[in-house]
Amino acid sequence: MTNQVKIFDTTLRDGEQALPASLSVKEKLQIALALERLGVDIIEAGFPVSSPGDFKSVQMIAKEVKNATVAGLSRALPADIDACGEALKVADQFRIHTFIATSDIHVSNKLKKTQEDIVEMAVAAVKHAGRYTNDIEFSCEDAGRTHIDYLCRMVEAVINAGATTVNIPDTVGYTTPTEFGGIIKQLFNRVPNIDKATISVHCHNDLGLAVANSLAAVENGARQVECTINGIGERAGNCSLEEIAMILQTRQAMYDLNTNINSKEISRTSKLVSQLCNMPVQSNKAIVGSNAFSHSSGIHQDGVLKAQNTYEIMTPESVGINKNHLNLTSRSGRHVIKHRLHELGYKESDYDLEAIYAAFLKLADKKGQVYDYDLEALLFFDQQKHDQAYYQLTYLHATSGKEIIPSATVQLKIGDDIVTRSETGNGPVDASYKAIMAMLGHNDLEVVDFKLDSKGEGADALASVSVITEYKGRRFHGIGLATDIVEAGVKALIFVLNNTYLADQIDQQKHQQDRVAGV
Ligand SMILES: CC(=O)SCCNC(=O)CCNC(=O)[C@H](O)C(C)(C)COP(=O)(O)OP(=O)(O)OC[C@H]1O[C@@H](n2cnc3c(N)ncnc32)[C@H](O)[C@@H]1OP(=O)(O)O
Ligand SMILES: CC(C)C(=O)C(=O)O
Ligand SMILES: [Mg+2]
Repeated sequence: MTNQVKIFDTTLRDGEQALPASLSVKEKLQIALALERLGVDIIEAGFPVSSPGDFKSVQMIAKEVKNATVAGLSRALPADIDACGEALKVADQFRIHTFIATSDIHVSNKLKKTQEDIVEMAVAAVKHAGRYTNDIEFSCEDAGRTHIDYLCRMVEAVINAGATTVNIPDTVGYTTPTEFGGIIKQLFNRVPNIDKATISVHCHNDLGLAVANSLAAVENGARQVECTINGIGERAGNCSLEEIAMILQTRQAMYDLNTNINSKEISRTSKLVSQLCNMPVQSNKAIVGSNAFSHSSGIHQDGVLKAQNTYEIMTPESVGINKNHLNLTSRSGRHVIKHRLHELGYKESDYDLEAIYAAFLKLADKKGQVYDYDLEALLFFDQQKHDQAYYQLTYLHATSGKEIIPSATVQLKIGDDIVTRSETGNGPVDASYKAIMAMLGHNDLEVVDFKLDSKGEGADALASVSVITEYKGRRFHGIGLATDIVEAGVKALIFVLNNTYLADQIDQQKHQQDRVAGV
């Protein structure tokens, strides 16, 4: 048996079924090209008979993708298969994927047919697909709840009819790993022509077992895994591509199995899918969550600083993330504080570690995460002084609406001066930010992240804005809270500006100290 596991991506088909808003043809193509770069073997681009838009996007993807097989899904009906054949025929390599449910629950309640009818429809569908291509996949929908004798009979029949891949879906995520692995094992033991097809699996995550079940299937001989980026898909989603790929890569020594996935493309692809699909990734999601390579507690941070593999089983670089993050929290210890200060350019002789650590703990207990600037400020300032803000908001007027150009007038007290500026923008927050940036007289400040949240419930909830900016190589974090979204955004930026002002003062003090020391 081959040790190559094919990765069949169904982000654009099963994943797309569960999106909050539909994707345009252009967005689908963008995702398909990212999947091609990632190295997936098969891209399931859509369900061509379902709508003219889906037909068009499958056709467009079939035309543009060169280094992966493009597949389309169809029911076991001639018209569906014809639509697939038509949409895909422009491709260099294409696959028709046809399916019908095989469990008693689906056959009698949904399809309202007999088991005999279903075998006949399946065989006829595979033969019909043969008019267009030799690359035919057949799926036994709800195989996880199908009687094993009937499943064996169906698999044998569709392989005889010409299916080159037979997919065994756990459509409703019902099975457990031992059980699902057992189904695959029985198919290999009982279906006489099983060696004529690739056995594929397609697991859903209703009980959180999609990846574990797919792995159990691979352990028992499946050599294609159907999955989606970030695990998106119907209900609780599908097997997550990045997880199954990284399991096989990280545990290569145990499984001796390979995929064609270029794991360094994982992070970038995950971000693209999350953004275009408007599906945020939970921070603790394996491989691609923002916390997946972050360490927050002192013992872990100390370990990782001494040897990365103490708490990292794969490197962030291997999935395309620059480096890990060591979050400074009240659970952090002295090692990481020393390390971060060293990264920020301070020598141990510049500070008293015990004093800084005590001040840091107090701040972290109050604030949660402590950012670079906060830490530096502990070296230079008494925390109380932070409240004497250099930048203060004295007036804000913003307008927005349908068919008007958003604009904002902002007035700030900057030191002893009052400065007013008006700008237009893409929205009222953008206009306000432009007005403030114009007042600064430099463009060293870049907003790299802007998050809006609500505190409380209902329309009168408080708006909470969290902004991360980069300024002269350092990251600054600001938060703003107000009943008005624009005001909250402006407050968050002013919070940052006050910290950048203090950071500039720190730099000046450092230069003076260096001059005195003759450095
Ligand atoms: C497990 C999965 O993810 S399967 C894929 C699910 N994806 C989708 O459904 C997205 C695309 N679907 C669609 O656009 C539409 O449902 C269409 C175009 C396919 C069909 O639309 P409609 O003709 O209006 O039918 P509707 O969706 O309401 O019902 C499905 C029909 O297909 C039948 N059917 C379901 N699966 C199959 C199958 N594999 N083969 C043949 N017939 C099937 C159902 O029994 C039902 O038939 P009935 O009308 O005789 O009762
Ligand atoms: C169409 C099939 C493969 C499917 O999505 C499922 O059974 O979950
Ligand atoms: Mg599915």
